[in-house]
Amino acid sequence: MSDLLDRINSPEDLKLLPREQLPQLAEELRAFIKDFTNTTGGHIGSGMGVVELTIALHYLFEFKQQDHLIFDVGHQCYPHKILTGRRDQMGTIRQKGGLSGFPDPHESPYDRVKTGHGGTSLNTAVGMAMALRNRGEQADRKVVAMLGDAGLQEGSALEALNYAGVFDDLPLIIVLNDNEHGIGPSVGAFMKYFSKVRSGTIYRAAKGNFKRLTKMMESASPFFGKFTYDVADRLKSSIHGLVPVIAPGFLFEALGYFYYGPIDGHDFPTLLEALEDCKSFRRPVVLHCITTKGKGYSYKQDRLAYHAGKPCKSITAHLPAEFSAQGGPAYTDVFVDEMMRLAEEDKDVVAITAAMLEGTGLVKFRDKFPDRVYDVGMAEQHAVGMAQGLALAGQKPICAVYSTFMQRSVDQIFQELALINTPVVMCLDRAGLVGPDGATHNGVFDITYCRMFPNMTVMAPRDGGELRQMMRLAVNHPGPTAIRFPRTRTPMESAELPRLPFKVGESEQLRDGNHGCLLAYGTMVYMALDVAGEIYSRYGIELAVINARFAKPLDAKMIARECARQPVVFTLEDHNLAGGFGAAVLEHANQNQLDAGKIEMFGIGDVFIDHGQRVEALAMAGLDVPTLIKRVEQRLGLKKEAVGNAEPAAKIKPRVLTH
Ligand SMILES: Cc1ncc(C[n+]2csc(CCOP(=O)(O)OP(=O)(O)O)c2C)c(N)n1
Ligand SMILES: CC(=O)[C@@H](O)[C@H](O)COP(=O)(O)O
Ligand SMILES: [Mg+2]
Repeated sequence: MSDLLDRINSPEDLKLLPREQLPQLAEELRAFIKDFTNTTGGHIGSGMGVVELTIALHYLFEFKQQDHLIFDVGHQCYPHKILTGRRDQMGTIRQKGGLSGFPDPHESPYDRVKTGHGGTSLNTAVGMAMALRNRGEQADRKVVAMLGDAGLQEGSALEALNYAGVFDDLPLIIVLNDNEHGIGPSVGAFMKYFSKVRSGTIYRAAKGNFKRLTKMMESASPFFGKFTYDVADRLKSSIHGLVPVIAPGFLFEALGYFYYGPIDGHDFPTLLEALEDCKSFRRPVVLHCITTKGKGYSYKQDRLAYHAGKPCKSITAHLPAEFSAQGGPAYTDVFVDEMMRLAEEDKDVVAITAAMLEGTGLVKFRDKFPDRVYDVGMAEQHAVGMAQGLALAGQKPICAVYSTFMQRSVDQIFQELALINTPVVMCLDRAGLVGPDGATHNGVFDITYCRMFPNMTVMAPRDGGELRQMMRLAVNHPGPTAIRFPRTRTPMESAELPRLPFKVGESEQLRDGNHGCLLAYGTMVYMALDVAGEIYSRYGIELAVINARFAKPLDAKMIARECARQPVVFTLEDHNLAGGFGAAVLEHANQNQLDAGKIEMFGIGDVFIDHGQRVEALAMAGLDVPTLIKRVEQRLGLKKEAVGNAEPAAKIKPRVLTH
């Protein structure tokens, strides 16, 4: 039953509904989101929690041209997409060629920015509001930023809050969507403050009276002019200033904002009234809405499913595996398991994460070592800075952050870690192409941002067993280390690939050959083995396959040897080519008078890879086995029909280099 929703193809249609029908529309919208996400998966909880808020915003504002709406993170945008003409495409969300799971200006003029990282909405919104102010348009236009209670913890959000509070004519409305959750329950002092605010009651009664007074003055302003309006405006703020002790928003008030709330973000009359009021304020305003994440969605046992659910099998079943040996546990699970072992063995091992206890698997670690894991909230910069402190004071911090989110702390990697060689381990999960979250979440820049700084050791395991080895190596290394691993399952571990100990900078040869060398990094190693196997079975020629293990320091001897003996050295990485592993090999060749012309790099070109399942994203980037085979054939001048099928399956011939 979606009588109302079916009629809404744009916010203009929405504005035609009488207010009394909005609750029914909200119900229909929720049912619709539940229905399609049942198949597609995706960020259910955040969207379900802001249904009324989104309807109310589109009901009262005009976000196509007049006003601007910016979502923080952007994962709560499903109701917005549905109301802005994309209802019929929602079933394609997060799939190859379908709608993005985040706002995207390529999709709609209602999406002003492409986001996926949290804590960024206020910076953009402040800039937009400033532009409106500079152009003298602040009286008629507003910028609305919808920001979550966890997103507010990001340094960038706090920077914007600090900056904008001093302007008393900035047309900015910050809708603080407080649902007491990031992905899991929110953490930190803000969380405590908000829970005190939520329980406050005295203020609401006082505020009702003040509001009546200021409304009276505002309605008198047509007769008595701007002066009355200004007095009303001032009155609101000074009244708030007079009652800092009982005023729930004293923190925001003290920073120069009108604070409005807390209000029930699911109640239309309250919401509409509040937003209408906010529209009339001239100062920047914080509208504090209390909402329930995942409202209307019963998540049964799987608590996390209300943040984001997985797609149903029909969406993924037809897809091939990334490589033939795939099927072990997820890298994340191996990481956590090894964390537990390390922590058991050494009481100084501690874990840090930035609002990603669930995604990094550290919830399991917390159950066993509650005092040795620090979830610092959505605050990657602080996570790395704090890791430095822990390390300098004698502990062994392991910082588990997604590769893409760690981008927000590149300067901490530079100064706090690299510059004084601080022994912190960074475990960068979701490195490489992630799949459905798409370009904002692809972890394809970490090799670059880690290896560009002196003192860094940068590595990637070929499989779960090697991840364990690398974590052990890193935890005892005297400087900063980064280990990257992907959002996928580990390869099935094969007895044919022995697991030998190794030192920093040592590669591993897994297959010998002299028709070319596949020098692979991390998860690409098993793809390289598949490519070599297929080339052998097609042409009867052998390619060497080398697991590089380290992007820094590189295995200099191995590179010199392969550049000398091979016709071509192919580097393979699921990372952007700019500054990545292949670039490191190329730089090394250039600096050491090796034949750099023999090096061909396989990786992600100068593009952003969109959403789809991970294997599809790999294929979009040309990093699937068939495409790699084709490129090897081209470079080596092989023609399939010229040789025919030489032999069936190729045998792996492991050989570990000794130095
Ligand atoms: C910089 C950054 N760090 C971490 C994440 C992962 N992440 C996505 S949503 C989310 C929680 C967001 O919570 P909140 O801002 O309160 O919004 P809600 O989902 O509760 O509406 C986190 C930590 C991210 N997207 N960006
Ligand atoms: C919105 C956001 O950034 C996270 O929810 C992210 O989508 C998690 O992705 P994983 O499924 O890889 O943990
Ligand atoms: Mg929240």
